[in-house]
Amino acid sequence: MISKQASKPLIQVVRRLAFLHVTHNPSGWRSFPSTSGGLRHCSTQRRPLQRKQSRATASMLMMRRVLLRVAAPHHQRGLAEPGLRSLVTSARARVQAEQRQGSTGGGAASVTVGDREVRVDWGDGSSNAFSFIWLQDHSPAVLHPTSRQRMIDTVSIDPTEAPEAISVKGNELHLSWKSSREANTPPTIYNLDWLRANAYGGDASDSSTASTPRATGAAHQASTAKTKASGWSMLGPVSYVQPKTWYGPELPLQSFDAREDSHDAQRAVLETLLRDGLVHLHHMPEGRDALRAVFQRFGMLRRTFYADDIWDLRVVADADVNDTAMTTIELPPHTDCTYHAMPPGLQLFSCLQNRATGGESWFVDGRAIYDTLARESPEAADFFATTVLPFYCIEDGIYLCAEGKVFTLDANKQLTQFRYNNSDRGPLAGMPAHVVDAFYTHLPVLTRVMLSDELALLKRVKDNEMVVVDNHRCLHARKAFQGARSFVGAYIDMDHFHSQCRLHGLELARA
Ligand SMILES: C[N+](C)(C)CCCC[C@H](N)C(=O)O
Ligand SMILES: O=C(O)CCC(=O)C(=O)O
Repeated sequence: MISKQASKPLIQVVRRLAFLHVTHNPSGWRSFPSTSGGLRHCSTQRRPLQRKQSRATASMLMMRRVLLRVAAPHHQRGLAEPGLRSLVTSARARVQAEQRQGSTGGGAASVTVGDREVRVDWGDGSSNAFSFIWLQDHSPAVLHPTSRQRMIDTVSIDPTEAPEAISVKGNELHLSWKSSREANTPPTIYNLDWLRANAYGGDASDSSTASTPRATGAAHQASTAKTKASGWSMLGPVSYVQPKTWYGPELPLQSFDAREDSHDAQRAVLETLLRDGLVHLHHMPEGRDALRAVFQRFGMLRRTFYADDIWDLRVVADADVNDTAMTTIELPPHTDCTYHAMPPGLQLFSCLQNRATGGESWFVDGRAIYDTLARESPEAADFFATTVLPFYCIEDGIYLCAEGKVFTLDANKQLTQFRYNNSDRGPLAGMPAHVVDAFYTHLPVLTRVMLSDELALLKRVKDNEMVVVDNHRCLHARKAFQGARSFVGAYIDMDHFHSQCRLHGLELARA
């Protein structure tokens, strides 16, 4: 005998079945109450798709089926149906039968169905629960076949609808829903790696992907392709990379051969950049197109008013100087594009020629600056972590202004963004006098730390070498120089850099 509570989900399922049965229009049209009270009709004619039918038609039909499935608000679904109890009994029995088959399906994972959720036991002592609505809302079957966008209105999913069948088959979890079946949409099939990587709730830490075997490059790509076909992009098992703060010369600046372009070689470069905020490459190719290809390994190049993609960094005639970078003077530690609401995430400096006397590149870890300042002058650290400062850039036809704090911190007081360039700081206008006074009190303290030898990493970048800097963390600078010195480079948005990292199985660990 099934308790009333336990049978509730199944009653909903049967009601949906009954609703569709009663309202299905014999002429092949299904009518359902529209929110406006009138009846909207959608053809449910199900002619077998003609072989010649385009992919687009197929996907449109699939989308229509998905949309039909949820078009009727669930609170209007369902009418009493005679013989309800017998239907409920047989449906529940089917779920239990599937469970037994699933739990003895030979896979390490097994499942149990509760009143509102499915618990997946990963077979290693940890488990995660997924609510019925979560399992429907994240089903690959509700994603657009090519764009993989969610095509259902989440709020129209009946949260009490239990799966009518569930089983573990190899590395997949298979679920079927009466509502899906009725809407003629495919059953739900989850890749168990994906499911575990996207678990939530109390046991999530047990199912952290750190414990999930990390796919090698090739396997990862394959699983990405496979899961992509079945819906979600498979972020797959990823390695979470902890940033490692460095103080000046102590950083062993990692250097890689730019000619190594395998998936795993690039993964090592990206991992270093995620961890250190700085990475060095040697044996960079000749020619702009070849350089562009190497730059793009780090993400899509960002267009700015400096260039559509690759910019030049070299000395120009005094009359043509639109930025002091195009001179021979020393540039103190700073981050670039502080005058943009979102400064670029990466800055790439690729050396074409360096015959100069002087001109060493100079890098400072913004994490070390914050840690040092917080230790030596907590009030200065707090001021620059809470005070919004203006930055600007005026060029021909350009007038950019943005504001931001020097230190943007996360909830654990970890630096998520450093923003400062004294050259590009705008007028301290319109702020209380005490804030202006405090700025001039604390700036010398910040500057001393930024310029300190203890935090300075000097590197003479030579011909056909490149340094890539995390522009949200690591400051860059250069010593004054005389002689021939020219670079090309590019900016890359942080989103696109992190996208490249994920495609290589890497994610920045959040403290
Ligand atoms: C690198 N590139 C030559 C494009 C621009 C150099 C100017 C950077 C600017 N002063 C800033 O700090 O944002
Ligand atoms: O010339 C250099 O090495 C650095 C130039 C610079 O700071 C910049 O382009 O933002």
